[in-house]
Amino acid sequence: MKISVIGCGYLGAVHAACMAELGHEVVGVDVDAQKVALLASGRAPFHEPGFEEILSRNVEAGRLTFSTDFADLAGAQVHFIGVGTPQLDGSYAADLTYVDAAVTTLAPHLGEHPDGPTLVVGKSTVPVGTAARLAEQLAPTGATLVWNPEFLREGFAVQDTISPDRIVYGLPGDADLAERGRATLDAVYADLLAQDIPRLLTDYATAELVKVAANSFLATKISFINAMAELCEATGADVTALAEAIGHDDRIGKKFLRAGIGFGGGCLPKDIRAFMHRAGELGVDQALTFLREVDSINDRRRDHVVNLARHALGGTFEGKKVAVLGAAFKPDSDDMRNSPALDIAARIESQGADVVITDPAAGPRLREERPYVTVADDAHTAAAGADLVLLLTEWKQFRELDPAALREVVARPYLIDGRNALDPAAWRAAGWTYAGIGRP
Ligand SMILES: NC(=O)c1ccc[n+]([C@@H]2O[C@H](COP(=O)([O-])OP(=O)(O)OC[C@H]3O[C@@H](n4cnc5c(N)ncnc54)[C@H](O)[C@@H]3O)[C@@H](O)[C@H]2O)c1
Ligand SMILES: O=c1ccn([C@@H]2O[C@H](COP(=O)(O)OP(=O)(O)O[C@H]3O[C@H](CO)[C@@H](O)[C@H](O)[C@H]3O)[C@@H](O)[C@H]2O)c(=O)[nH]1
Repeated sequence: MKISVIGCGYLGAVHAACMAELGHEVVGVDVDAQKVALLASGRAPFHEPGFEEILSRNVEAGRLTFSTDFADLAGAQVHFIGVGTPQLDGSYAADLTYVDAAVTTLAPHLGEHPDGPTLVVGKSTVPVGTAARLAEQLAPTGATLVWNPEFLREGFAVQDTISPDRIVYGLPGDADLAERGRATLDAVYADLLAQDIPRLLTDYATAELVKVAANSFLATKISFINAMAELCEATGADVTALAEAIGHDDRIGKKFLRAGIGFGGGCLPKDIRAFMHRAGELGVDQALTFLREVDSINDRRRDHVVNLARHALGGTFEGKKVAVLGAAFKPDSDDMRNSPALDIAARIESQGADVVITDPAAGPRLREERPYVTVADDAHTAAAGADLVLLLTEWKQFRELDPAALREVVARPYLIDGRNALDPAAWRAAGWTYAGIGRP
């Protein structure tokens, strides 16, 4: 089937490549000419394990093309919308400018398709009510809108796209349109559905809410364990042991209970805020006041690490050298949107420290995008002469550091493990003062 994917960022580019991998003929459209040129040459514009391999393979096979020109999506039967929905400046609301622009530009290119119904499929994360509004806008084109939220995690994007935990279709209220939408999208995902991946059929509003409910639950789980870390810090208890012990209960589960510097990225922080904002518009803001607490617990973790670092340095950052291991919001990604690591590094630097950052994937981008930041190639270079080392993104390269070798290069062997990723006993045995999060 011929498919288009509009918006070729972390979600859209991976979706386009994965759809081509399934055998479809795919054109990816984006307004960013530089990104399109890179993608068209088979090179990934961002770090995502396994992505460049399927990108280049499908570009070479001629199944996957990229363009800045919406005219190039002519002939596609299914159009996925994967443009950004960031937080609006000065508000918690989602910025729908890009979704609206994409749909408006797409509309004149829609029409009868010889192979069956033309489908527009929303994948961007949007406030509940958006799909119904867009469906009205698209009605005169004859295209059917399905809302098909995306649940991929960065770092696992390819695997999550080709083998998701579930697929959700938000379908139109009209039974005939719903059936056309379901059947056409089933044909797109035929290989996934053959793996018995659960496919849930629902209405637009539920599909939109499933997405933000899932992210709100995940954010709540992280803030819950970070709140427990605060209790552990006040009592000398160990949050990692606590998480393991409660996680043995299947009803709780062990995943997403890693206490640390909190959640960041281009999704959880802005999605819980947009959800709170939307609840306010709908007159049910009280239903989500707990998310304010989830958000503020998350912010407090960043303050806490800055305070720990100041304390470790004897009360002042002035004239001190601090090595920061990690800039991306999570390992196996170069995404620095709302990165707790970068935020903490910037706060420490603004208070007078000389900060050197290193990150295996985000480092080169950081150097390019923020030339005023000092970036080192690896942990040993960053830590040379440091009075304090902060581990803020738990890359494998950092988890596997040899504490004895790193001790040789620092001025003072003091480490704050913001992700509880290291073995405290091994680091202490090598002569380090080790401080974790919510650990004695
Ligand atoms: N990143 C993820 O892991 C992930 C996972 C699930 C859902 N989402 C959701 O998917 C959406 C996209 O997220 P992302 O992380 O890929 O964002 P992104 O910023 O990486 O990518 C968005 C892309 O859309 C392009 N774009 C903007 N306006 C356009 C237009 N009018 N026409 C064509 N292209 C346009 C931008 O140039 C950019 O390349 C968001 O709603 C996000 O919440 C993201
Ligand atoms: O126990 C944990 C788990 C995660 N995190 C942090 O939480 C953030 C988000 O992590 P993760 O959810 O793994 O990454 P994302 O790629 O942002 O994925 C989330 O956001 C996507 C966009 O909506 C969704 O599709 C995914 O299902 C959802 O997990 C990162 O800063 C992590 O360091 C913790 O602090 N502790």
